[in-house]
Amino acid sequence: MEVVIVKDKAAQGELVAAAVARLVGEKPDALLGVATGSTPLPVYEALAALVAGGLDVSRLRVCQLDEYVGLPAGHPESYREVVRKEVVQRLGLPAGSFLGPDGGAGDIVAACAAYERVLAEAGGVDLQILGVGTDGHIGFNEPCSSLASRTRIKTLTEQTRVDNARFFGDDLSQVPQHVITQGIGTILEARHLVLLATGEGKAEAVAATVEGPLSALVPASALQLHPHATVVVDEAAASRLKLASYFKATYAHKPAWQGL
Ligand SMILES: N[C@@H]1[C@@H](O)[C@H](O)[C@@H](COP(=O)(O)O)O[C@@H]1O
Repeated sequence: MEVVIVKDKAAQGELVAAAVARLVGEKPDALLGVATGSTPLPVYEALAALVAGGLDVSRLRVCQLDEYVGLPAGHPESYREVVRKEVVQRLGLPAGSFLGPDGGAGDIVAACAAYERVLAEAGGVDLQILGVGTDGHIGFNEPCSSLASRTRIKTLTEQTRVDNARFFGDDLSQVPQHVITQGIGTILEARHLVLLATGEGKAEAVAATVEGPLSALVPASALQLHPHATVVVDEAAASRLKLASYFKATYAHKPAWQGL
């Protein structure tokens, strides 16, 4: 696992956007997995700036990581709408370039299986952007999710619902109890995983992800199993890493041709 410690959100956004631009240069119809939440927004902003500067993303495809169950179609906080607004519209991608699970389906089990098929038929995810929950979740794989799990319905922890209530007018009762999420096994099939975290509030989750034991209790620690996982964090989120100096020295001496 590579850990890159950057000075702030803007630097984080530019670094990851550059990695996406490089991918698109090599594979114009790449499938980019996008996370929601506030952490990845600087990446989408930096990517939009590259597009405004001439980066051709006309064939880029994007896919969702997870979705709330039961929000009415078009609800502004459904992840489909969030990705449409923050990524698809911002980058000017065609609507058809966008894949996601159906959180409003009558048969959720079938919707989860269908999304697994859609991802496989699309050729798999090339680069998956991930945030991390304060409890170490990735996607909506809450603690003690199977490390081999596939896309399925999950029940949110109280902590995650409290964390996400800010998107629902701070009204906890509006935050759904259930979600669909790519499983940890599904996420691990992406060719490159890029996990982002900023701020002191994520420091513990980052330390457990990077330096803790591989454990279902910390779903993000599953990145330790992946052959190409990159963790990009600011100083505050890196503040509990024992090996922070080593990670900084390694990155400082990294050959430029390697990219992320
Ligand atoms: N399902 C999403 C995750 O994909 C995201 O990583 C997490 C952290 O969000 P934030 O980046 O806003 O802290 O929030 C939600 O739970």
